[in-house]
Amino acid sequence: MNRKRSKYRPQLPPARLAAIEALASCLDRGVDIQAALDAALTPTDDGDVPDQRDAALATELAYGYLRLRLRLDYVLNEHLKAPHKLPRAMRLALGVAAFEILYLDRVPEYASVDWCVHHIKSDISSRLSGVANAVLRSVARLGAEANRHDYYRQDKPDRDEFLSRYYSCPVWMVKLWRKAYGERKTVALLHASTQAPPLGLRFDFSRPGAREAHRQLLLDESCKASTATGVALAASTPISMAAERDGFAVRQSLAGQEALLALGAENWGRPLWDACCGRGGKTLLLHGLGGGPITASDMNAERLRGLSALLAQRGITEDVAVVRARADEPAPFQWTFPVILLDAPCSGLGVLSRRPDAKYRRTRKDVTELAALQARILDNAWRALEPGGLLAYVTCTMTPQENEQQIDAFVQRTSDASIETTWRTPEDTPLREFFYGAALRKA
Ligand SMILES: C[S@@+](CC[C@H](N)C(=O)[O-])C[C@H]1O[C@@H](n2cnc3c(N)ncnc32)[C@H](O)[C@@H]1O
Repeated sequence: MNRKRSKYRPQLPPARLAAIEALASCLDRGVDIQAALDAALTPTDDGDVPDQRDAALATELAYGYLRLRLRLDYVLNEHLKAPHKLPRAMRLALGVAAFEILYLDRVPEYASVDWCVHHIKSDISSRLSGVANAVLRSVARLGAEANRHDYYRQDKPDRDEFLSRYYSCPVWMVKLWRKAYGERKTVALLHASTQAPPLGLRFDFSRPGAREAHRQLLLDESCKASTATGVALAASTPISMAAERDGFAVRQSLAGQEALLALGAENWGRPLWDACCGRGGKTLLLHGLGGGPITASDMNAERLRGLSALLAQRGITEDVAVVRARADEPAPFQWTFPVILLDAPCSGLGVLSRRPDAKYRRTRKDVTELAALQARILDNAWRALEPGGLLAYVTCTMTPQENEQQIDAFVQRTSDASIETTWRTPEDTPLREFFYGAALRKA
């Protein structure tokens, strides 16, 4: 559906306009950044279609800015007299322009200064355009200094505050990780969160040609890691683009695929209940590994519609049943399953590189509330597991409450449960994403 063009149109080139619109809607109104970008890049009623290059630049700016927002704020604050008195829209525009100046080599500095100063002059306050010009020129003079640790230590902050500024993560997350995982792993998690993740692909080997594409990509120099089901690439290649176009491969985090395989997914029996299936990324991976029958359920109707559409598109009509159900309430089935997958709702702190907006949205309270929900889901799903059966619990987060402590507490209160395997993405992964998993056996 096209969107209405608002009467007021800020004086911005199309990529910057889309990035700033999307960031404002994400940071001020809580819209997920990908949804906000999709909306900002939708053609307007009067036929304005952002071209592919603008869409790519808008995406790079929006994600790049979010990954480094606190670092950029610190740099700007160093050059402003009263940063918090400036209009919010001006701070956002300055942040995006500063990101371009410091991290996008292919955009000349003068071009970034130019669009930003012009926008502030025409759309925000002509009085403040001189301030914008002076600040951005100082940022440009900083150059590589903006990546040096010492620049962020001038006022001798404590270690948590320094890590928060430099790696652009809220202090509460830094404190939680340092306490739970120690210094080395914390820095690995923080560093990964500032970088774009590689492109993860999962192959559909039922398609003739998919095996060959997988084999070729394993040998490609852009291949950073692989599993039996997929690859992670530094960037798209002609082969990967053709594989996506021809339906041999779909985008899916390789770290998530790795976690399922580490829990033995290749050997799981059937029937299987995927109780938090979402749009079915893991449902389809499991279907590819061992077929059905699979019951896929979730509480979110829109995600289930997405899964049903995918199944229809792939011609999978018989052996995946899609059911709307909550997993934290008694299962709507009269029977039990030998295998259950809980790809649990979680705080997502292991995948901040892919979803950097979560850094500014999540709170410590969310972690506690999600851990309580996960505990209810585990207890409920366990009742639907047959004796001798296997329950696989997976999260894409890095908090002990939702991972190790969750599983330890479950095994303590459940006399017929034992831990068979656990998995944590290694801290030196090239994937920049971190998953946790545990396979639990019922006596
Ligand atoms: C990590 S996501 C699942 C991703 C999915 N398995 C995939 O591979 O694409 C967690 C899912 O849990 C669902 N969810 C949250 N609370 C739930 C509940 N109480 N019962 C069932 N599903 C729930 C969310 O709608 C979301 O789709």
